[in-house]
Amino acid sequence: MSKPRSGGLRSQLPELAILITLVAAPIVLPHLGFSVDLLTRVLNWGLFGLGFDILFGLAGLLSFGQAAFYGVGGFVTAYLLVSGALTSVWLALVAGTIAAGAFGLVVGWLAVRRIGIYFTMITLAFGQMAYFIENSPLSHYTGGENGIPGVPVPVLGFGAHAIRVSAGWPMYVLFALIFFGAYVLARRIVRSPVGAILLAIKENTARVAMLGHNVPAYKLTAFVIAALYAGLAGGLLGSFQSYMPPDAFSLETSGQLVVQTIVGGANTLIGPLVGAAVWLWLRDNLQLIPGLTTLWKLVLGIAFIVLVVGLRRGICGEIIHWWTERQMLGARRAAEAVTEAIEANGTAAKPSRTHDAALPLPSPATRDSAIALEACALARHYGGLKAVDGVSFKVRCGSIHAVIGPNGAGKSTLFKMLLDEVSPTSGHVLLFGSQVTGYGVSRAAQFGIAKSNQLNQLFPNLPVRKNLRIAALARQRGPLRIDILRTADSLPEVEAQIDAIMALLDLTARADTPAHILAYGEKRRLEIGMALATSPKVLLLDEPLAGMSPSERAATCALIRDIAQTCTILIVEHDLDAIFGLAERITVLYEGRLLADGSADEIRGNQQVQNAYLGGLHAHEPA
Ligand SMILES: Nc1ncnc2c1ncn2[C@@H]1O[C@H](COP(=O)(O)OP(=O)(O)OP(=O)(O)O)[C@@H](O)[C@H]1O
Repeated sequence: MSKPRSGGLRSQLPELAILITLVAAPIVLPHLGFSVDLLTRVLNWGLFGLGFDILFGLAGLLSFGQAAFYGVGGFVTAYLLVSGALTSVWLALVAGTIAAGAFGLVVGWLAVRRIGIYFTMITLAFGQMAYFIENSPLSHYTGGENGIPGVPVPVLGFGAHAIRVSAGWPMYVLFALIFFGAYVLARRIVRSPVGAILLAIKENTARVAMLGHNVPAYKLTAFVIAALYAGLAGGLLGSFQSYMPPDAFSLETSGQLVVQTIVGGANTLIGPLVGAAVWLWLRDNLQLIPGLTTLWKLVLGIAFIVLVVGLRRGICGEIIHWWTERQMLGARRAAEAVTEAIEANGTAAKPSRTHDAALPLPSPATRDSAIALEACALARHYGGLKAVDGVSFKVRCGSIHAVIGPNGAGKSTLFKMLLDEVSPTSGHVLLFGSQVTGYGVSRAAQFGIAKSNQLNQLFPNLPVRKNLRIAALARQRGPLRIDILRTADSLPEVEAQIDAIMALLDLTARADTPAHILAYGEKRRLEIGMALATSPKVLLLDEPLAGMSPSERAATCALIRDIAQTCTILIVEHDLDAIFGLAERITVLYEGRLLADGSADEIRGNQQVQNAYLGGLHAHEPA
């Protein structure tokens, strides 16, 4: 059994670097024009940005409405304290943070159902609505345009020993401690299975769903995490300034957060803090330059355009990229050389597995008469085009069953319906007698149907091991688990399964190679491996041999036979020689309809099939 791979002092280096920076900043940065007030403000933006970076940098969800949560946290905290409902600043901060998280849950629930620009537009609209509500219907509580003055500072200790955290360095120390704790938590989230899945969602959302993860729920988790961070930062802002300003809710606040994160470097966690330091320092110091008067905003804008154009990954992003490139350059060149050699020599896949090396599947398929999968009158119409038209067939448990037909016969559409990737116009699918249709693709994967796609659907920037881990985590943890405090590679069963699948696919030596560097045949094997890593009961293979050399085809056929020892296989393939060698039963589609269904011998001898599809290709062979 493989050991957990994370841990050790090396993995804690970022935390150590942050700690040193927070201690050194008050010593070094005042010489560069950073006042204590400015440093504390930067930490507040950095805290706000930690959550946003999980949402935007990690999960790829661009929100322009984060000010709504910053404002909710700030105003709830300030109101509870100023109205006398709570006397403890700490309790008020907790209440403000929870209120922001709850609001995030509501907004996120609506927003995560949309993708791309539509997601961003929804967050923008909610941000503007929150600004209006704060200024108008709720102005009695929020002070409207005046904000809430007189917000008390936090107190440490009780009774006679209580110490007020006054403005200046004590407030800096408090903010630095809170920022550090929040950073440690954010790093744990990034390194957890949840973080790994969020990153995969940014890489290839459709594949994450196809592997069995509940994508909207994970996006919502990221949204709520970002709202909680925003709420805490908003709450602290009022205490720090003794005043909760109305512009906490403004669009400018949301926009500033986005700009700071991009300038500092998205998906680095520390980027928003660095971006805020640059932004606020420039803003404060440009205004002091004699003669610049109101032009300072123009100069600030130009400075940021130069930064964004010059440093595409942001300040921290470029530094981290340069460092990792330097570290990985040798390994990457070696990996590329292997790929070139494979492409040039046509080195075949040589699956190293033997029949006695058991696949890590939960319940080996039994060769009995039970029906594993049944398509019941499946139809899919696109306008007037009947891509699939009332197709029914049964796949026996433990068999290799093929679906063949000429181009455009409806095979891929049929496969997509079996997995509920595409909803049928009519008909349904049964898996071991239970209906699969209507639950969506991720539930179908959780029921036990996996698909290797005709066109590779990998996570191109993730190494082979991490690609397989995203798949294996789906079966191990179910559609959703918020296990943010464990590391993604700390599940021994998952790691053992990944090792076994890499050995099976002859990819062990490529474990740390990013998927986009692999040779074509290796990518195809990884595509199959991802489906296999979900431990399916029924494995759908959509043209697994497409584009392979003859030796790779032979090796992949042997691999498919091996896999069939432990799960039912349904395969679509144009290589008929391979299909007649592999499949026990064959279903033939023609123009969306079922033309024939029978044993390989029956199909080979079927005159209708020969006329319509095979064109006499096998006519010379005995039936
Ligand atoms: N999303 C879609 N919108 C409109 N038409 C579609 C869509 N998807 C498939 N079709 C059409 O449905 C028919 C069946 O397509 P499908 O891809 O299922 O065939 P196939 O048998 O898999 O073909 P091939 O062997 O070339 O992959 C084709 O005419 C195709 O153009």
